[in-house]
Amino acid sequence: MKQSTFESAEQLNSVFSQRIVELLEQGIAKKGRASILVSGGRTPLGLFKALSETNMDWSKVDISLADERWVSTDDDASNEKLVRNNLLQGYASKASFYSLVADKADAADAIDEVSARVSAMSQPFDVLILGMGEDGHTASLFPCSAQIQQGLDLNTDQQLIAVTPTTAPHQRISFTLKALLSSQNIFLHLTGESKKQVLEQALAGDDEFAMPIRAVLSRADVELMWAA
Ligand SMILES: O=C1O[C@H](COP(=O)(O)O)[C@@H](O)[C@H](O)[C@H]1O
Repeated sequence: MKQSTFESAEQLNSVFSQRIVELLEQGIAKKGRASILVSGGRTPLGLFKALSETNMDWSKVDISLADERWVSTDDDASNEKLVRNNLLQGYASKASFYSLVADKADAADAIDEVSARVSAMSQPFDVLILGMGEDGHTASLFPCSAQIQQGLDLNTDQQLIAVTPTTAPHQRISFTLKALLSSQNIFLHLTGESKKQVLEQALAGDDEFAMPIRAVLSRADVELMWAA
């Protein structure tokens, strides 16, 4: 794994946002449109702001999330709300956003509808930015969830699955490992010492079901973007 480390989150956000924009521009030059899957949670907040302030032809960019919490889009736990308020602003307001939520009480009942929606995105995804939880989950592929076998199954033809974590709140919808691995450029974006320790633990172990981030790292060229 290539590792890029930065003295501060600000420095990381500045370098990383430029890099992402370069990759998106290369995708546009090659295919006419480009796409990016971003993660939610707290880590990407500053990066989203830096991207939104970067001038490029965002009208040719499709954006979606690697995973979403099954909550209303005006709930503070909504990853979509985070993206709308911080990334889809300024220059980046011209991008096309593909929501992972639908008007269904249960995420499992929305998989077909949301899968059809995201199939309209430019694919393969040019850029995937993954986060990681303290339990080693990435996207919403949660260890110990009943759906983890399905999420890590490389023979699946599903891009999205519904997940009910046992260690975190909210039902989720998540891209599967297979769909995530089809991305052209995969980054793992982490900040803070504790996340680095979790990553080291994942790299040292061999149980992908216990630490799903390992399933990505062992199969793809992932670049770590880390700041203290
Ligand atoms: O629940 C989630 O958590 C992870 C990590 O979030 P962070 O707050 O520790 O940055 C995130 O990558 C994922 O998208 C989100 O749904």
